[in-house]
Amino acid sequence: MPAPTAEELRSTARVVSIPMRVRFRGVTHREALMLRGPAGWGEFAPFPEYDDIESAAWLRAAVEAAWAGFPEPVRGRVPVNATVPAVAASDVEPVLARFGTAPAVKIKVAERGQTLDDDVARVAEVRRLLPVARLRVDANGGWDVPAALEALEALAPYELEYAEQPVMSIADLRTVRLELRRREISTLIAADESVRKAEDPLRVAHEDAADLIVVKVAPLGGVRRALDIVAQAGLPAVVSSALDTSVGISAGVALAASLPELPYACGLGTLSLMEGDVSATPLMPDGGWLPVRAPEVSEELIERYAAPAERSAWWLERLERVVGLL
Ligand SMILES: O=C(O)CCC(=O)C1=CC=C[C@@H](O)[C@@H]1C(=O)O
Ligand SMILES: [Mg+2]
Repeated sequence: MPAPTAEELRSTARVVSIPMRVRFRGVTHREALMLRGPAGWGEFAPFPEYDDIESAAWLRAAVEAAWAGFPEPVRGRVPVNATVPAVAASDVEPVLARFGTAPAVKIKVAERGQTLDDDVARVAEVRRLLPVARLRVDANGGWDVPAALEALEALAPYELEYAEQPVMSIADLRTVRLELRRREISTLIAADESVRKAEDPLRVAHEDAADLIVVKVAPLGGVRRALDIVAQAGLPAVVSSALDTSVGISAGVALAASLPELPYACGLGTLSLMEGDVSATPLMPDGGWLPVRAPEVSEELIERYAAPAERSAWWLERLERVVGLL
């Protein structure tokens, strides 16, 4: 694949800003720079606080999507979880309703400014509404070791299949994992930030600090690189979104569809948290599944969600700087 020039990237770039239905990790509008190449659309959307070096992987992923396309899938559909942000227990039902059937649910916990009681109430409410769904929590590294153990002990009666990044460091993940086993709590440990933000995405696997890994296409630099990391890690993988439009979701679906094994539902149902999309036929789950297909991007929707001029300029400058790092 001939790499596109900076000028080619610039000339196709369109910046969108899509309102969220529910605030998620502090985000109320999701901004993304869309690129178009010979293989289709790509999405470049590192969160605004990410630096240029970290953002380079996101650009590689967008270029792969638009200039190379994806490897052959081995399955035609992908199971997905519903995602419940750190909302009040009383808001859980409407969030789940937008998702439809949910055989698995990921619940955000350890949000700054909230308490363990808030987390327990939210998880209990999901369990009350969905008595047989598989439940996971995601703390985004928000606990220290004692807080994680206290919380996972308190949440054990709700039968969690795994806890995603309960603590931030790899050493602490390992401690929590071993201590849960010692206490005979069956909740598994999943690594997310320890993969996508680590200098060495394989270290968490080599140090026996997690039972499974969460992989996201954009921060890992593309579908092929993510496939390679999963193969080398030798652990089960859950593919998750970066709060993408249908373009980024389709890259996640392509990864999930080409993994040799896919034992867990993926975190790719996040379009139901968003108010709109760049596609008139968004990649939204149906009955807990997403189809494996290319996104159908609408020029009209790209226009409708066009970012304000100063935000577009900010993204184009960012693109310019990050291209220089590829
Ligand atoms: O995994 C899911 O169910 C949804 C995706 C999701 O949780 C995330 C998307 C984007 C940014 C992250 O902070 C967050 C995560 O931590 O997994
Ligand atoms: Mg996570």
